[in-house]
Amino acid sequence: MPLDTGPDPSSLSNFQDAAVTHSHIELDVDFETRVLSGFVEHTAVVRTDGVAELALDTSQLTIEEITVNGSAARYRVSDPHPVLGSRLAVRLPAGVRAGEVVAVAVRYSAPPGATAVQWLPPEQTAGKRHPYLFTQCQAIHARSILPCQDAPAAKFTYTAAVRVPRQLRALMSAVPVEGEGRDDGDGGTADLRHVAPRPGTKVYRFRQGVPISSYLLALAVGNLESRQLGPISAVWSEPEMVEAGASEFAETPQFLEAAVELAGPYLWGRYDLLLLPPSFPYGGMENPCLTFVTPALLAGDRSMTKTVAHEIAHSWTGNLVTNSDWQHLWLNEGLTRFLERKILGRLYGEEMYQLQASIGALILKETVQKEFGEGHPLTALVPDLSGGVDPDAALSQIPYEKGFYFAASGPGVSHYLQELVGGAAAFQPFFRAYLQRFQSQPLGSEDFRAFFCDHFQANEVIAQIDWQAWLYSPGMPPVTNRYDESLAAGAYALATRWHTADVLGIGGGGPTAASPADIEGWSSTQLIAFTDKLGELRAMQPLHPSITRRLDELYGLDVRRNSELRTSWYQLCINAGDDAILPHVEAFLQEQGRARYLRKLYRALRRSRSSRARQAALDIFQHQRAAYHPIAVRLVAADLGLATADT
Ligand SMILES: CC/C=C\C/C=C\CC(O)/C=C/C=C/C=C\[C@@H](O)CCCC(=O)O
Ligand SMILES: [Zn+2]
Repeated sequence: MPLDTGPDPSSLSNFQDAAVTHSHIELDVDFETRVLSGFVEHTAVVRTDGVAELALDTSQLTIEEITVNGSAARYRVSDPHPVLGSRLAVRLPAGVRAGEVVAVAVRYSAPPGATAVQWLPPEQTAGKRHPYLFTQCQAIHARSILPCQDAPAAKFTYTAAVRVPRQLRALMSAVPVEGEGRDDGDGGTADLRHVAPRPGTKVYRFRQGVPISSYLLALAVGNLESRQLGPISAVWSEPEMVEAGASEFAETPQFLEAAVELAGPYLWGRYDLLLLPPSFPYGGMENPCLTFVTPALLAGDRSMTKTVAHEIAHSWTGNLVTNSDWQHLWLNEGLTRFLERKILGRLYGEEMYQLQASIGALILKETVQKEFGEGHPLTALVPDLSGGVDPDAALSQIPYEKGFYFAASGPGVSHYLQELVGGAAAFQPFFRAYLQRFQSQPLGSEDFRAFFCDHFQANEVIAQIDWQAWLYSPGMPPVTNRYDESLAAGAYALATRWHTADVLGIGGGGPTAASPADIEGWSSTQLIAFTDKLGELRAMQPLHPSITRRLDELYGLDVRRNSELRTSWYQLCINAGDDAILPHVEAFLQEQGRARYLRKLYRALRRSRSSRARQAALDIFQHQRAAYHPIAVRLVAADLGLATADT
């Protein structure tokens, strides 16, 4: 049966006919039962005369009661689709007219297995004394914690009241309302109005006044403290990690200032960070007002804070100017990578921008050629997600790095759109106009193309752009960019020396006169350029294990705590069949749960020429899976060829 998805292939809602513009949410968080008891009142504006129902996305929710304009309403819940969940169709008053406003209120509960939620027992937290909960709604998990129009094109403001055990604190992707956190004993408005009271609890209140898409809803509950970072920024975490977070992310206010200079006023009121427990499955998540980050960013030397620059950049690209559906994710992620690298360039110089862009090009090549293969449909900038494709399973570095590669690079070198139209001087005004134009209207790739062509209509050179190939063809981009490699040159030359030494069979010694001095004073990013380049050069024929041992002896690459570097280095060793690295890989797979690292390493282990490594993939995963996030478990299990029932 065809899926009733409307304009967004990942949503069963009908936001085009009746759009929710504001939601008031009440949630009770019960760590005993792991159930979220909820109430939501949606304010919906009718867009199509006579529309019969408001269709919402849900996943595994138990619906208890629904009212429309205060009166009991009729509703239907469709049979669940394994990826998209169930359509909740609520009957609207007969003959509603476009522009009419309707209040649709739902009382419901979300079960312990709600896909947006990870409930952590105390043992999985830094403090080991209190439980913890966090959500991850991107791409289509918001529907598992509330009935909603779970489509990026459907935007709404929200207010929320969240009740939690008295000793814990709740945070959301919103600004906390003053006077929050009152005990249930206060009665009256201090408690939830629509969810039955519970002793020993507190209520926290929030307001998000900028319209957001549902994937940006976020909640965290735990034993949380904060440290101020700047005028509108603090880092939140468990007390055991909060000082480390404050030190690692101290540059946040400078990143924010640079972003404002590049992209315009910051509209969200606050920019806070929440440093999560290790099972958080992503590097960062751009939840408005409160970016979520993995503790795998705590390198100790601020060498991984580009993720914070990235999440700050989303405050414009993604959170304000939003892809119309997940097929156009490159508009969120590619342009955010562009702004992220611009921010880094402002703070650390143009060479840093170029170094990051050059590493990005290596990542793009690895993703297209090794991870997927040139002809794979998911290597297209705009993939087809119709038919109920799971967006989580489609996620890769393609929208980030191919999107960036398409958009822009720095001055003086040959690369795409930015250089084509005359460099940053011409591209920057376009970028600002683009942000202005699409702030209130989510867009797809063809909207981007039309706006770009209109903006640069006087520039004949744009006729050269092969939009069809860039947007829809799989494989490497139709144009090869060149980047300034001043900062990468040393790293690439060293990689070439090791590659040549191995090819010529110089053996365990590596290149003549190799020594720790080769990398003296190098930043972690330069070392990543080295390992990634070596990975590229040895894509067809892995290094000899004696070479990786010698590299380890001379450079001690995992002494640095940079997890990007460790992942890249471990991949080289695993591919080489170097079993001496296995205890280090195991320790790394135990200490953090970022899905990108897990997938790279488990896949490398599984493909290794060493039978010990192949077995280790299964053993470590079996041992660790309960500690990983369910999203990561599903993806790694699929990578390892384990049946869904095993997950
Ligand atoms: C064009 C690709 C097709 C579909 C993907 C659509 C949505 C992506 C999705 O399911 C979930 C994304 C969640 C992302 C959260 C944060 C990311 O920016 C982190 C990326 C991975 C990492 O660096 O850890
Ligand atoms: Zn992003």
